[in-house]
Amino acid sequence: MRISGVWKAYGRRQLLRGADLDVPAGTLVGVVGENGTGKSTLLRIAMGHLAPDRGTVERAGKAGYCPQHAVLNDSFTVMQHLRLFQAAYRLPTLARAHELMDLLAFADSGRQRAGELSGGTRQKLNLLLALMHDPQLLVLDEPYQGFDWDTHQRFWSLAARLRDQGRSIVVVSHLLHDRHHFDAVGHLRDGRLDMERTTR
Ligand SMILES: Nc1ncnc2c1ncn2[C@@H]1O[C@H](COP(=O)(O)OP(=O)(O)OP(=O)(O)O)[C@@H](O)[C@H]1O
Repeated sequence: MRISGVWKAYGRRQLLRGADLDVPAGTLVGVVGENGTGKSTLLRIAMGHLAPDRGTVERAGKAGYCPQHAVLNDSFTVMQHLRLFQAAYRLPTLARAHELMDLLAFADSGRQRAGELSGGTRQKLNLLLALMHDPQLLVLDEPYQGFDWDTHQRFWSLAARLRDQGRSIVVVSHLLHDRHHFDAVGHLRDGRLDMERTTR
């Protein structure tokens, strides 16, 4: 994915001012920045959910988006969500979804309604729905909010494995101790991304 020269204002508030972000296949890139600097806005533009005022986004292949706030139907069970997304993604089976449920350690929550899930489990479902169709591009907005430590570690192993298999991954993160997982980190400041190579 390549984001080039993206500008975005909400009313008079100019948020993005020529932001560039390159996420080639096989890279894991972090986006960091203070609250309200426009990280989620940038990711929504990256996904095509929001139009930029100026600039372009190039994407190749299927994309998976994990929004900052899970968009779930509280009266549907976890399994009903999986079946709904299976139909939307046109998947022949739920094999990958079940693998991810095991990996994220919530395989026993299938019959629970989304409205009854704990915050961390809700977030596991949010992430699973973004990944179950094995997308080439992963756009993840604070995907591990509320995860316990084991799940947090398993998330990073999964992300590294997918990166090594050639996926493009961009993650909004607030956690300084996660920086070493990234190939590069983009600091969103004054509407632009300053890229820093990490020493991974
Ligand atoms: N649809 C909208 N209309 C008007 N203003 C908006 C809209 N969406 C976001 N904003 C404002 O734009 C600014 C950036 O929001 P955004 O969610 O992109 O920031 P962020 O960097 O992801 O923040 P955080 O770290 O708190 O998640 C905020 O001040 C927010 O209130």
